[in-house]
This record gives sequence, C-alpha cells and structure tokens, in this order.
Amino acid sequence: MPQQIPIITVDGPSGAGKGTLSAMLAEAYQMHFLDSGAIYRVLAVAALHHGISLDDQDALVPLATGLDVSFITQDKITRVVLEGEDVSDDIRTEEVGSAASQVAAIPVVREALLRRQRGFAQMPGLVADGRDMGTVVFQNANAKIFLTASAQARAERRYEQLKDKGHDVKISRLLIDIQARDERDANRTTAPLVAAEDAFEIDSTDLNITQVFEKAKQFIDSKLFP
Ligand SMILES: Nc1ncnc2c1ncn2[C@@H]1O[C@H](COP(=O)(O)OP(=O)(O)O)[C@@H](O)[C@H]1O
Ligand SMILES: Nc1ccn([C@@H]2O[C@H](COP(=O)(O)OP(=O)(O)O)[C@@H](O)[C@H]2O)c(=O)n1
Repeated sequence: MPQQIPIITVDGPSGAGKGTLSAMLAEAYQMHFLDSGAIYRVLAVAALHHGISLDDQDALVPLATGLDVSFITQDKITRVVLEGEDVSDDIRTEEVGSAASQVAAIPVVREALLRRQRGFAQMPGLVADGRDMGTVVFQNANAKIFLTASAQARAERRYEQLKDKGHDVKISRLLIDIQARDERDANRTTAPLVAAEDAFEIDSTDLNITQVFEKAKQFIDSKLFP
C-alpha cells in the first residue's frame, strides 16, 4: 500500500500570520511548503501583464491552467518566477492581494488551480497555507489549523511588514483593504474563508509568533504522532 503523505493545513484571513507559522512548521517537520495565496497573486499579476480583466473568466481559466510559474527556494528564500521574470516583490503589494482575491472569487478559476496545488503534496509531507486548504484542497489533511487575529492587529502587522520593505502605506488604508478582502473571501460562493469543522483555531491577536508556533505544534504532534 502506498505510504500516505502527511499534510498540515494553515488557513485564515490576511495578516493572521499563516505564512510565518507555515514556514516555521515546514522547517520543524522538514516538509514542503505550499503558499497557495502566491499562486492567486501570480495569476492576478499575469492577468495584468496580459491585459486580461480580473472578471474575464473565459480568458482567466486558460491563463490559470497554463500558468508558467515556478517557486525556487535557495538558502531558505523562495523566489517566485512568472514567465521567466522574478515577481517575488511585485506580488506582495496590497493592490495585488486585492486583485488576487477578485480572481480567486471565480469558481472555474479555483477549479483550474486545484490540480497544481495538489501536486505540491509530496513526501516527506506538506504544509499548505491559504484559505481553503483544509476545507477543499486537502480535505483529508492530518492536522488543520485555522489562524485568526483582529482586523486591527492584522493591519498593524501588514503595515510594519510593508514599511520594512520600503513601501509607502497608511494603516487606515490597509485596514480598509483588509476588511474588504475579508468580506470578499468570506462571502464568495466557492471555497469561502471558513474554518474546517475539524480545524484547531488559534487567535493570534495577543500571542507572539513563538506562542502561536508552540500551540500549533502541540496540536499537530497530537495528530501526527497519536
Ligand atoms: N503572532 C504574531 N505577532 C506579531 N506579528 C506577527 C505574528 N504573526 C505574524 N506576524 C507578522 O505579521 C506579518 C504578516 O504575517 P504573515 O505570516 O505574512 O501573514 P499571512 O500569511 O497570514 O498574511 C509579518 O510581518 C509577520 O512577521
Ligand atoms: N487558498 C487560497 C489562498 C489565497 N486566496 C486568495 O488570494 C488572496 C491572497 O492570498 P494570500 O494568502 O497571499 O494573502 P495574505 O493572507 O498573505 O494577505 C486572498 O485574499 C484570497 O482571496 C484564496 O482564495 N485561496
């Protein structure tokens, strides 16, 4: 019988700390890492490059299916390459996050990206970060985490993160963008942002990164090594 690939999912809203936690878990368990949001972000950038409107599903589906993207990890840093061009920084702006959530709201676009995401499940295991990792893409995952934080805390974190990268941003604007994105992600018909029934929920508003990691690890250990 083929050996089952261990899968850990980390879902939640923007700025909750999913990427940070997922990278720490991938390192701790020596597993692969899927940043599914990056795929939606790259798709949004590809649409902008090709002059495709963010609601043109007939053009977005073939673009999603044939998306020429690679994730190249070297010395713990992952570069995202779209059609031969390094877009690692370009995809991290709040504008692209917002564009990503528009293309992500189209069911056939999500469908077109399913197989690509599932392809990341390889031995010795996968940590998958996103919105629907535990509810749709990897429903049979061994351990599911749903990570949240207040919108204010998330906007403040995003502010610090973007400021460190030299972006000129305002917290008030980020808060509005984050709330708009939460609203769109939570209310779409396909794969809305919702905790899986069997997810372990962590509210990180008043927890530092180490505390979040420890809570998550304790839960995951209980699932992976019962
Ligand atoms: N528990 C936490 N407390 C404070 N800052 C955090 C915490 N978790 C993550 N951060 C910081 O918040 C920012 C957003 O985190 P990130 O992992 O990118 O979130 P997400 O992937 O959910 O959008 C990063 O700069 C990260 O270092
Ligand atoms: N599994 C996923 C991951 C992201 N997304 C969409 O892609 C957008 C960007 O995702 P992200 O994870 O990079 O965003 P942040 O949480 O880093 O802000 C989200 O707002 C979602 O609309 C999704 O629909 N499903």
